[in-house]
Amino acid sequence: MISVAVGVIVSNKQVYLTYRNATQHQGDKWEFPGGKFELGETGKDALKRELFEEVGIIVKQAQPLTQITHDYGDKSVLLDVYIVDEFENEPKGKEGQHGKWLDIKKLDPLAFPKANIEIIKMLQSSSYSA
Ligand SMILES: Nc1nc2c([nH]c(=O)n2[C@H]2C[C@H](O)[C@@H](COP(=O)(O)OP(=O)(O)OP(=O)(O)O)O2)c(=O)[nH]1
Repeated sequence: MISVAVGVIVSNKQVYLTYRNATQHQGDKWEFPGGKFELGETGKDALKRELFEEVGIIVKQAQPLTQITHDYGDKSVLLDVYIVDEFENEPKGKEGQHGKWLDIKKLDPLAFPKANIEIIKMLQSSSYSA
């Protein structure tokens, strides 16, 4: 089981997404930025490091949203998901990935890896959505 820190970066009823390219596991799909824990890291440590490396933000506040385990057949993941609602810098794909802000209401679960369905449901029924 691979532990992955996932950041749902929210602002004004929108969320920041990055695109997983075709060569990656679960590629050609949108994702919430994040990545695997490194040895000895807590979820929040991994979240902060990954969000700085991937989208250049400094996380000021993150609240745990949920933890999701999913077996893709070729890989099992544990997504440790946080809402990030205070941060410094404007997020942008620092590793060449496409990134965009999207209304939470417009999130389409089919455009994401399967493990994300539950996250999207939670967001769309929360006060973070319009
Ligand atoms: N970052 C992120 N990963 C997700 C999401 N949903 C989901 O199933 N995953 C899965 C896909 C990958 O198996 C894993 C994230 O791994 P990663 O991004 O660090 O690794 P990778 O596949 O890009 O790179 P690597 O194995 O070549 O190092 O979590 C999501 O919303 N965000």
